[in-house]
Amino acid sequence: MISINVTKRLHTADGPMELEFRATVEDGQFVTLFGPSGAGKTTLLRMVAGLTAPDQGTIEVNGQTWFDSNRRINLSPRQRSIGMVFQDYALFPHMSVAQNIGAALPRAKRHSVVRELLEVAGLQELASRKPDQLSGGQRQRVALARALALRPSLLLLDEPLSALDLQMRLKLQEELLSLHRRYQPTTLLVSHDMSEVFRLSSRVFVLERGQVARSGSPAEVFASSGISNKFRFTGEVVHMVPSGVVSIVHILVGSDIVQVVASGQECRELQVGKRVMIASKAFNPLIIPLAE
Ligand SMILES: Nc1ncnc2c1ncn2[C@@H]1O[C@H](COP(=O)(O)OP(=O)(O)OP(=O)(O)O)[C@@H](O)[C@H]1O
Repeated sequence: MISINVTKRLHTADGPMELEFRATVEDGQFVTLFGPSGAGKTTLLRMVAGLTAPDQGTIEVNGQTWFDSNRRINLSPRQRSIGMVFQDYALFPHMSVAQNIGAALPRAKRHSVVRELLEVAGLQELASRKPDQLSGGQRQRVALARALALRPSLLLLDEPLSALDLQMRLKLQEELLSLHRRYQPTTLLVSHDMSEVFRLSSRVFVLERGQVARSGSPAEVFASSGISNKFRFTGEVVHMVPSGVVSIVHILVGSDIVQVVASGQECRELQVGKRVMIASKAFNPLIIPLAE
């Protein structure tokens, strides 16, 4: 079990902000930290990793104290049993895929662990390639395999899939889930993507200006956000075409473009690139099966 109870005063462009987080996480749970930019998600992950020190508090993992401000305990990242994957592919450029995965392993175990992870992550064919010969998705798969190599108590993922295109992101979400099912590391994921939170995690903490605004299962948390709609999508405005007193707003949802008629009032808050939610309260949707 992981118990985190930390505070830290952060210095943001809008002035000081108190980051406060208290939670216990069961072994093997997949937890997401969700929230707007600047809410403190990355800083929280860095505190758990030992890369940034909290001002006050404790972090305990499976009965071991990683941080305790009163007892002046602050284990270094190397002393903490963690695997980390960040958005930028921090692989060793001069090493092959297999060498990257095995880099932190003791020599005696290296061969068997690397062989297993290459197989599980579907990387056998790429074992001798260098990172610059891989696609973004392949590099993140290597980074994930490397993060799992030491069988960490805690897997820390900071938007690991956000630089990938949608199709690759969906594929890697599946792989991440199957790796999680197989090795069951307790996992903390930072994500901006609501569909990703739903697909991957069983528990979500919504951070807003350093504080936990809501927490629970993704369904509980996002259903209680004040909109009583029955269905909704999130997407991005890609085009707006004025048509008389209204506009046709083209919204990218997944890999589809959805067109929505918006009033002049609604359009004032929209521009190309804006992330939006499309929701409906009264509706009669048709469910049409798609060809596989
Ligand atoms: N060590 C630190 N000391 C003081 N302030 C910090 C420290 N690290 C980060 N901050 C500030 O805390 C704020 C929150 O940053 P953080 O990167 O944790 O947010 P985030 O929720 O991860 O945002 P994003 O989703 O954009 O990555 C930022 O304004 C940042 O400048």
